[in-house]
Amino acid sequence: MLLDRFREAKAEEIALLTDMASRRELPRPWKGRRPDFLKAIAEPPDGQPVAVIAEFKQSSPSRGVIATGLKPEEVAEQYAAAGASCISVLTEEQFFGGRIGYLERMSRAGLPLLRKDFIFHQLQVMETASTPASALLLIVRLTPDARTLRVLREQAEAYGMHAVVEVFDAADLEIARDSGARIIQVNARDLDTLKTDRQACLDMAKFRREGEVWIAASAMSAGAHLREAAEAGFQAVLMGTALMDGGRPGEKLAAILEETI
Ligand SMILES: O=P(O)(O)OC[C@@H](O)[C@@H](O)c1c[nH]c2ccccc12
Repeated sequence: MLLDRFREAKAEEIALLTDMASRRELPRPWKGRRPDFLKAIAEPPDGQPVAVIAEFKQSSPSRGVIATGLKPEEVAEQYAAAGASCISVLTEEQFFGGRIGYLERMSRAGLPLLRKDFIFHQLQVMETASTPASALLLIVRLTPDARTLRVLREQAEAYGMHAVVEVFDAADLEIARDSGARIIQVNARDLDTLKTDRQACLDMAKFRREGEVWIAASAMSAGAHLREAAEAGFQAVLMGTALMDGGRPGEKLAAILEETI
């Protein structure tokens, strides 16, 4: 199962963090301002059907290499200029070509950053807190235990970050709710099979409760997809491949937002 491989890929990193913690050498928490992620996605900007979380992802298991040679700081500025509300930053190296160092480089554009990685250990939350990230991703399928999800989310919040809890189906949603999650991301791509089902993702919004903020993620590539997500009840959409493909992510985002008017 792909999620097992993702988890295994983190084992070495967690061992390293554990060793650093034992020597009291963990990096200190970021002292700078963390732009508010929840505030940025709860309300769509004027003229947009949903808030857009634009992703920086250079490769993926489903697509292989998507874009190379792009400078993270330049893409962050392009996304900010094109109307993104936040930026999702892949930091997982092996499967997605990410780097944790991208977070600081992209923070200068001033948008809230969501750290996209396979996080299921408290030391990984501490590591994220040493970066300027405003939010991090927790995946129910990776941590199918409401108590652990709650501990990790509350630890992130103690550092001034939000936790986005990712679900695929109603069973995952129940665990997310038991953990007290309020920011729910529905992934249209099953991270085990890599199959995408945008309609199933949109249908999940019927379960949204007052006070929750919901993000539709994956397989979105057109203005119509943003409008459909808004009509289904989502507050935000997360797009990656459709923007990074072709190497001009800012222009792609501007064109897609233009289609929604
Ligand atoms: O490239 P897409 O189809 O627009 O998908 C973006 C994003 O949803 C996807 O990268 C993602 C969603 N949840 C994740 C968890 C880990 C890694 C990646 C992801």
